[in-house]
Amino acid sequence: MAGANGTVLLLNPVQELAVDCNTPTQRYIHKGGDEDIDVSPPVIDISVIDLSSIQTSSPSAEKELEKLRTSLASCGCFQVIVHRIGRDFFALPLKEKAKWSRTAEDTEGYGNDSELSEHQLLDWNDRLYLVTNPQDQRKFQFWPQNPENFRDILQEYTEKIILLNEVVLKALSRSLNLKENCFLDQYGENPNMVTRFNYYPPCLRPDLTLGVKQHADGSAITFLLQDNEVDGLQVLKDDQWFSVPTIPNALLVNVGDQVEIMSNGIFKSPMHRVVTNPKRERTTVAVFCSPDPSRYIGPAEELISDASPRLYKKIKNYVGIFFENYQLGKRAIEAVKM
Ligand SMILES: O=C(O)CCC(=O)C(=O)O
Ligand SMILES: [Fe+2]
Repeated sequence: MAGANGTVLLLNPVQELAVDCNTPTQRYIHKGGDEDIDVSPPVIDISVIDLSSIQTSSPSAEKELEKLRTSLASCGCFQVIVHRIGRDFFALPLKEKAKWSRTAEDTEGYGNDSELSEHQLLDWNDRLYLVTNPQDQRKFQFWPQNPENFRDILQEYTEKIILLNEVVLKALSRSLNLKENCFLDQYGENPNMVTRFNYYPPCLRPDLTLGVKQHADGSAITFLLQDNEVDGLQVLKDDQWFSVPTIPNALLVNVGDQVEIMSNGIFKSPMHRVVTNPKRERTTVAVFCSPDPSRYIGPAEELISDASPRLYKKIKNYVGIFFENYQLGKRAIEAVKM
C-alpha cells in the first residue's frame, strides 16, 4: 500500500483480517507448547493504591507505602484510579487510519507487527505507537488529527502521566526506606515516554493465538489503561498465569526491567501476555516511561551489601538493549546481570 507522499506503508491490520476470515492464519497460531493457551486462569488480586495519601506524612501514608512495597515485591504491579482517554481512533475506516501509518523507515505510527523473519509468530493486535516525550522528539506526521481532539487529549494525558511517574518513583524509593529522589535522580530531567494504543479485534481461536506474546516491559514504569469491559491481560507469578481484573478507570502500574535493575531485583518486572477474545474487541493504552537513554542507571548503592550483592551492571540506553534482545527472543535483563 502506498502512503500519501509515496512512502511504502507496511499495513496489514489484524482488524481487517478479523473481518475477512473465520480462523487466524498459521502465522498467528501458537503451537508446539505443552498446552493450549488458558484464556481464563485464576484472577490475581492486585492492590489499588491511594497515591494522594502517600504524598502526606500521615500514618495512612505508611500503611499505603507498605501495601505498595508488598504488591511490587510479589507481583510487580498495582492499580490507581484515573479518567479514561479517547479510544475512537481504531473505529475509523482503514483509509483514514492509514494516513498515520508506520513506514518502512520508522517504528512509530499505526500498524501491526513488523515481519522481521518468516518464523516470527505475530501478535493479534494493531497499534498506534508514538513517542510523546521529550517533546522535541515528537513525530507529528504520525499523530492522528482524527478524532479531532486526539492530539490535545494525548498531550493532556502525557502531562498527567509525567506527574504520576514522579509520584510513583518517589513512592517506590520511600517504600524501600531510600531517599525520596533515589530512583528519580537516575532518570534525569526528562523521562522518555512512548505511548502505545493497542487494539485487539475479536479472534475465533483464543486457544491458539495471543494478543501480545509473553514479555516483560523494557521501561522503568508502565502505566496501562485497560479496556473498561473486556479483560485479556495475564501476569505470570510463581510460574502460573493469572488474569488481571479490569477495574473501570483504573490504571495498572507495573514496573519494567529498569526498576527491577534500580531496586537490585527487589521489585520484579513481571512477565505478562494478552489473550484474545472470541466475541469482543479490546482497546488499551500503555505508556512506557524510561530514564534519559544517555544516562547510566544501576542498582541503588544503598541496597547493596554483603547480604544482598549487586545483581545488575550499570548500563545506559536499556531500551536499545531491550529491543536487540527482544528480536532474538531473549530477555534483555539476563544480558545485564553481573
Ligand atoms: O494491552 C494490554 O493489556 C497489555 C499490553 C502490553 O503488555 C504492552 O503493550 O506492552
Ligand atoms: Fe507489556
